[in-house]
Amino acid sequence: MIEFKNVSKTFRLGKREVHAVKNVSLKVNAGEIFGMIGFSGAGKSTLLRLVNMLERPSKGSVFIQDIDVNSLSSKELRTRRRNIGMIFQNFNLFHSRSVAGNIAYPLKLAGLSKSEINTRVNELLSFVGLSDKAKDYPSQLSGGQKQRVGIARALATSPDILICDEATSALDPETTGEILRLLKKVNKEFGITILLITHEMHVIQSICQRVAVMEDGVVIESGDVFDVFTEPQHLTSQRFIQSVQQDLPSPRILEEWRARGGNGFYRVIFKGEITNEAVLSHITQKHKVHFNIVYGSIRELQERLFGDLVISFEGDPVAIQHAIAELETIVDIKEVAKHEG
Ligand SMILES: Nc1ncnc2c1ncn2[C@@H]1O[C@H](COP(=O)(O)OP(=O)(O)OP(=O)(O)O)[C@@H](O)[C@H]1O
Repeated sequence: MIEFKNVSKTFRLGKREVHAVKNVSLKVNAGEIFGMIGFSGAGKSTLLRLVNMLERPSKGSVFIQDIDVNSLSSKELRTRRRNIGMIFQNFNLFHSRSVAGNIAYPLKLAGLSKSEINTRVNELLSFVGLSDKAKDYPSQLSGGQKQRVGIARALATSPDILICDEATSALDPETTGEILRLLKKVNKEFGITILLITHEMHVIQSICQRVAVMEDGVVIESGDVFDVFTEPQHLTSQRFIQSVQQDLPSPRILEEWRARGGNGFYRVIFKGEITNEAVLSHITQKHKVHFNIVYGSIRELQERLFGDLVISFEGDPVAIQHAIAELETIVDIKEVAKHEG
């Protein structure tokens, strides 16, 4: 659907060159919700501008639905751009037009008749839950309602791709949840491929199936959200994930526990079905040792279970080592190092 092949984008600022995107190769599949996360300046917006064809790559190729964007004329680019809807952090609505007028705008440009426009606008208003606001103006709406209008307008010409540029960053947590649920509905009901950029990991966690983590123009990690969340390879990915889940107690708490003695702490990660099995209790009973769960959670992520627990053991030290050795064959278990937490 969208493919970057060895894409670089360099801007020239006088004599200085800014390498905004460096050799990125990435594929967004048709029908998926793909998230791109990175801190400010990582190159996310530049990648989006390459997708909606507002920028051309300095090196490499961008394919949209198997067509190399570089091969298109300016006229073809304009036509193809209509196939890509876009929503923004600050909504970008026309303040002098009513809600219905905003949604009708792209339909007018596309040359639809008045009655066709009315029918389509009413359909879209109903889809985003704003049928009673058709005649209101953007200044009369809340942030969440404005973004609903933005979504309706982006969907008006039935695009195949919807790009969301920090679409929930200006909204409170509850409204963010409503907008993310609406985007999920857009993806499910219309099969629209969604590419979203954000600096908020909870957005990725809530609706994306796959994610790419960007830093300094480079995609440092990409894959299924479940895999990146459960086994982040890169320090920056780990920092993003820690912003939504604190997987270890603070060093102070760990220190207090250690001061009370014991055989150390172990972090145990369970994935998928294995969380349903009483792995810990079976193995510890077999080796006649006890375990205490001192910290952690079992959560659902992308419709799969993921357990992240910190445990301590009680019993004969040799038996504990045997229990740990057996657990290692089934789950990911590591001693929590003194400096962690
Ligand atoms: N038109 C431009 N001319 C010169 N430099 C640019 C241009 N657009 C982006 N850059 C630079 O490229 C780098 C990447 O910027 P980009 O906006 O893509 O990052 P971002 O991850 O989207 O950050 P933010 O979330 O702050 O928008 C930055 O150093 C930025 O200053």
